[in-house]
Amino acid sequence: MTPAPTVRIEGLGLRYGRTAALDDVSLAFGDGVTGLLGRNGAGKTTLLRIVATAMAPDRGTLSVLGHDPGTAAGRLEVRRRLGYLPQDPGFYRRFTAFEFVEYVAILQEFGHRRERRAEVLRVLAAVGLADAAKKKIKALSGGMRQRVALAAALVGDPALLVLDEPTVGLDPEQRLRFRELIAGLGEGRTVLLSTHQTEDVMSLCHRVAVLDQGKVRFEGTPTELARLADGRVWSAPARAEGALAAWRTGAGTYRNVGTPPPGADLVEPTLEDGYLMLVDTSAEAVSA
Ligand SMILES: Nc1ncnc2c1ncn2[C@@H]1O[C@H](COP(=O)(O)OP(=O)(O)OP(=O)(O)O)[C@@H](O)[C@H]1O
Repeated sequence: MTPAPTVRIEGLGLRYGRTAALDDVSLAFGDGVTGLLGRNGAGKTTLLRIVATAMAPDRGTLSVLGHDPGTAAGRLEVRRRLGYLPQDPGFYRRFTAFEFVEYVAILQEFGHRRERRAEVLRVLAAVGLADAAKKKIKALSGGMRQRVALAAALVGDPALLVLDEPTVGLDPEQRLRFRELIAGLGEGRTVLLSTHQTEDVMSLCHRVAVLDQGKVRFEGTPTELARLADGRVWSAPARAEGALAAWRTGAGTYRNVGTPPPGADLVEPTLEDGYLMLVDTSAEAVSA
């Protein structure tokens, strides 16, 4: 029997004044890492905030960890089992890493001092910051601060982790380490993350949803997303007229994405190519 999804969203809508940030969004996902891709303003943060119970939708139904966040009792249950890394965590810069995470642990009702301190040390160690516990937040690098924010989200070993652009601003090495960390967290729990990095999705996520102008344009595996560009990527000595994208590769040839001419030298598409095909054409939602 397939386990019930951790999050089930049906017909979700939310407007900010005249802007429809989410328009009839339906999605369901369970254990493992699910990625949300979409350009700026697609509605990713709004959707994550709703799943994390930080705001309520105007329309639609939502079930998170078997509870209805539309009720006060449901929100409380969800918040007890949820870890949320917002886009802008809003640190108290004078706090040390330990103090910041402990503050979150207090809000999470870790009342007993000794138990709470052990939990703070556990999550700091989990993100590789055991040695930086006494450092002030303001003295940490961007990557280390991002890890402190993740440690805070891990307090209480949540069943659901909601991460808004967790790898933004990280250098390539930090991004790699962060990916390793998040991939491990996806084992036996549900992780929902938003990102602009197609590489993050390819290397981390077992499912991906693409949002565009508040609508779900694709839901499937990363490989299925890449396959949307099957037969649409080719190599040529020059940039092709009318290509959606074309660039000169290190080998000196051009990699073109679009409608290839007859006999074109087709190449294997990447997830980025599939994403480009999707957001640059005005098709209906694609389900793989
Ligand atoms: N507080 C707000 N007031 C008015 N409009 C808003 C507000 N927050 C978001 N929006 C609008 O809602 C839409 C969706 O925004 P959202 O932040 O959810 O997108 P996003 O996909 O997370 O974008 P980004 O990748 O830039 O973070 C955008 O058009 C945005 O301008």
